[in-house]
Amino acid sequence: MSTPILSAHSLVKHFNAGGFGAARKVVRAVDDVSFELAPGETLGVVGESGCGKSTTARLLVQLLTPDSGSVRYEGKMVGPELPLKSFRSKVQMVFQDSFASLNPRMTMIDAVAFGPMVHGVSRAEAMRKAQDLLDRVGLDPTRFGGRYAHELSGGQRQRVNIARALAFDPRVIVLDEAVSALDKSVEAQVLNLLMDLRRERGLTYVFISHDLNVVRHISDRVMVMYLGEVAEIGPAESLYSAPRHPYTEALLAAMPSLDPDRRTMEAPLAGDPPNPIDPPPGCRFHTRCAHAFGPCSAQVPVSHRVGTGHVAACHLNAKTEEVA
Ligand SMILES: Nc1ncnc2c1ncn2[C@@H]1O[C@H](COP(=O)(O)OP(=O)(O)OP(=O)(O)O)[C@@H](O)[C@H]1O
Repeated sequence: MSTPILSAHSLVKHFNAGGFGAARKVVRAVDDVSFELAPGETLGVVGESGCGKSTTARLLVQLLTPDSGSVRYEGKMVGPELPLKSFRSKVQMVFQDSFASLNPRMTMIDAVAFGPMVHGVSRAEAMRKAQDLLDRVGLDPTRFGGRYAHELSGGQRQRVNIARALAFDPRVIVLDEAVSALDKSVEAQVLNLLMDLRRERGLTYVFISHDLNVVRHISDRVMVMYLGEVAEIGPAESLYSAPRHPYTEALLAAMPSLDPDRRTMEAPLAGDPPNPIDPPPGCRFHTRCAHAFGPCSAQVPVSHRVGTGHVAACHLNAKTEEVA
């Protein structure tokens, strides 16, 4: 990969879950997560609820401070080598809840113009930019600019949130379930908008979703998370056609699909993930894995290279090259 535009290095985030001293409990939300993003690519992030997708996203955009590990933008460590303010304009985030993301007392044009003004752009210029951006995301600025968040539909609000992110001229946008709350037809329109914007502006996306069909559609590479760890990461094409982690295989088998090959796979994903306060030893997935064998319950699997740019942390791949 060329110099990554954004990279996560051994990110760890544990949340306090009560108790004191030796009895203190923590939720292991993100445990040693590393990945890189090439400029212009879209990395999809999937996994069941609670596996650490949103926490990873928040760590990546520095809305949360990691317990350990770091984030680098174009090789520079955010904080010591790159001021947070510059980083924030380069890496933006769009959330699932389009309403909560907008100030209810601000008109839509002001909401979009606000960011550039905070970064020193004159009001007149910021307003001009906001008009252009509203127009670009499919909202007529004369019709929608003066409206408030409650006067818009969910899809329209999400368009404003995208315009608001674009107002910073970012290079990366982290989309955390950004289309998940929308009706299917609106979701498709917003996805198309996102793909057009990516092409026009050379944007890099991190696209988090529980919908594997949508992720397949938009992503160049996909990262599969399980209980705070990366189970598998690789090109979307090979990961979907030949998954190399039983968890990925099970997720794909559980996915509503028209593909007859998928329907015949025998890897049901039974029950819920174990409690992240006390994850299973060895491979965290072994308690639900259809292929678990000897080492799985005792040894943490290391990452193995299973194809070009394709890595999986599963003992079944022990004969392939280890990734440091
Ligand atoms: N602020 C917090 N305090 C305590 N626990 C938290 C906090 N935020 C997240 N968690 C826990 O961390 C784990 C990972 O949560 P996270 O929201 O990152 O997962 P997720 O994969 O995004 O899930 P979902 O798809 O449901 O949004 C979960 O067990 C969650 O309950």
